[in-house]
Amino acid sequence: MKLLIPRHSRPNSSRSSRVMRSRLLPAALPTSASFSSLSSRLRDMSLSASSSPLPPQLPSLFANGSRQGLSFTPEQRVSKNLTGLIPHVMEGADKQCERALKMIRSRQTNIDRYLYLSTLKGQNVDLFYRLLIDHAKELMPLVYTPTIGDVCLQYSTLYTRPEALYISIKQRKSMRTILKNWPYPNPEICVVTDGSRILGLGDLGVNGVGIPIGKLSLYTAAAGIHPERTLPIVLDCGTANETNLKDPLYLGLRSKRIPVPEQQEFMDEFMEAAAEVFPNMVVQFEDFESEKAFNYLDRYRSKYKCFNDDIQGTGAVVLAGYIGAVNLSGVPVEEQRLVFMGAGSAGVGVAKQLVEYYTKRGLSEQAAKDKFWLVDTKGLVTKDRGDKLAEHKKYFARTDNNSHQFRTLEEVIEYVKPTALVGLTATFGVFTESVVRALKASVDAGGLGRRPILFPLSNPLTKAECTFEQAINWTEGTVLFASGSPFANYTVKAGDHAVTYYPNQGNNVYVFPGIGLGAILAKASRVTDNMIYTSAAALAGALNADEIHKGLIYPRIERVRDASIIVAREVMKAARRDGVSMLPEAQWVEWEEWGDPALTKFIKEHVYDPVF
Ligand SMILES: O=C([O-])CC(=O)C(=O)O
Ligand SMILES: [Mg+2]
Repeated sequence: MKLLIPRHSRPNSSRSSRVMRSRLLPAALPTSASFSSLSSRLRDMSLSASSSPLPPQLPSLFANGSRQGLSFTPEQRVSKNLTGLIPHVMEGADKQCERALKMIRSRQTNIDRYLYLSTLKGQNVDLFYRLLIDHAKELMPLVYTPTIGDVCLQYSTLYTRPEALYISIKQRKSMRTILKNWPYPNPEICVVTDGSRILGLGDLGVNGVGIPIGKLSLYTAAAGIHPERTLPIVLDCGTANETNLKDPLYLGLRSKRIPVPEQQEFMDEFMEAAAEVFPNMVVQFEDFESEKAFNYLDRYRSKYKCFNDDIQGTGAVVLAGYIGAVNLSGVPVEEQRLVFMGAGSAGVGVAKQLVEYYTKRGLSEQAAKDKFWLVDTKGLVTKDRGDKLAEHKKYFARTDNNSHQFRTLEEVIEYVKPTALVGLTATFGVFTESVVRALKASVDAGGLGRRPILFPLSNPLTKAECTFEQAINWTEGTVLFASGSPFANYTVKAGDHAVTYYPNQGNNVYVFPGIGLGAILAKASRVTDNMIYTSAAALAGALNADEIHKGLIYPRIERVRDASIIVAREVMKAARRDGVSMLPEAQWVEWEEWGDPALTKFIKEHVYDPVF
């Protein structure tokens, strides 16, 4: 395809865009270093010779011209030689959003809606983010959980264009070259997965790349990190997924996942190369299978700027929700007894975050730990269970079972009499009617007006341990509920009386964008435990009067951007307290003098908010 616009007048070299740009970006950053140039560069490289056919090049005309869509003024159209190349109407963001929403709503399936949005992102990134920011409740489920789970399952078929770095174990010697091939300079935040545990869907191999892409869309929509400063990466170590291996369209290495020690070596090389090529970049680990997730976090956290979203992000978001839920439950925090169904990275990560909460309130570590009963597929996790307990489960292994083995969740509930039940099992329907009713009964036994806490947190919705409707019905509406993926409000009618119940979404999207933004803006050299813990406390305090009145335990998803700013501010302060902020001392002294409003102003000045 020939370029129709002379090089000198292409909008990517123009400074005239009215798009508000992050001050983190250098003034001369090209606004449309598009994936078309990535495609062409890959085409020239022997590295790409064996990969799937590359998509046809995007005509640069539209990649460039679309940045402002239909909002170019007549004068801009003349000066950029765009006259006649776009329809003559001049429209602001609202009208363009209206058109896009109409299209999205006219599509029949969520995958189709995702594909429309994905195309829009490739063609008019500012419009895509304007939509996502202004219509978070409707559109987030399309670019994130639950739809992204289906997208990952079908990624090889849905693929139309490169949107990430795809690095296979076969290319490990070219790691630095590949990282440098990324068409945007100086990424600040990377989400990396090896596809080995995508949501609750298991090993999806390279198809798991939808998760880094989706999470980074939320870094931009929920925390205002400039889209050109985000870097999604999938490390391809093969896959255990037979369906993918047999799929002729599968885009990844067609071989079994390599042994764990080799995966670790590959990861070591990746972390070293990433820190060398992009020294300012924060790395978020996402959806690695549990053992690796814990191992990598331990291995890299004191050497690089990194955190694990499934362990620490989920831990923080559930802690925030737990604080809110306990306040509404009528059961004092000291009396709470928690059963966790699921003892993977998220289950253990969450339980550890809650232990920290209790120790900060003055409990000894042992007394705090004693409040938790973890259950996995074999039953209650105990020291004497006789199987080889995975390393990360040992911390919570119980000794109070008098040699008795509790094999089912029902037996554990009968024994523990919990006040809170948390699900991170990736198994739909594990919270059966008898389980939920038994939870309610054990809470009711403590006294009138007490409310059970029930968090079925597995993603996507097809893996949720129970639905919102079930939880309401089986607890006569008393439940304090949060799920990982979004459920709709539920209205119960009795005669001419109707009661509407509002679910909460306890998803790490409420914290990871703010943790990343805070770490970036504080120029943090590490992501410390205090930064993570603080994100939870900040989120717990971010509810407004209306949300409190409605009995919510998280801000409404429409307010996720407000919440992220608060989380980022507190994360920055925690970085400073921990001595890991590399900002000049004078800057901190000034903020300390002027207080939170000054720091909030600084954050707001640095976020991307597309206006056109
Ligand atoms: O992606 C999500 O919605 C939450 C998450 O990290 C997971 O389930 O692994
Ligand atoms: Mg995850």
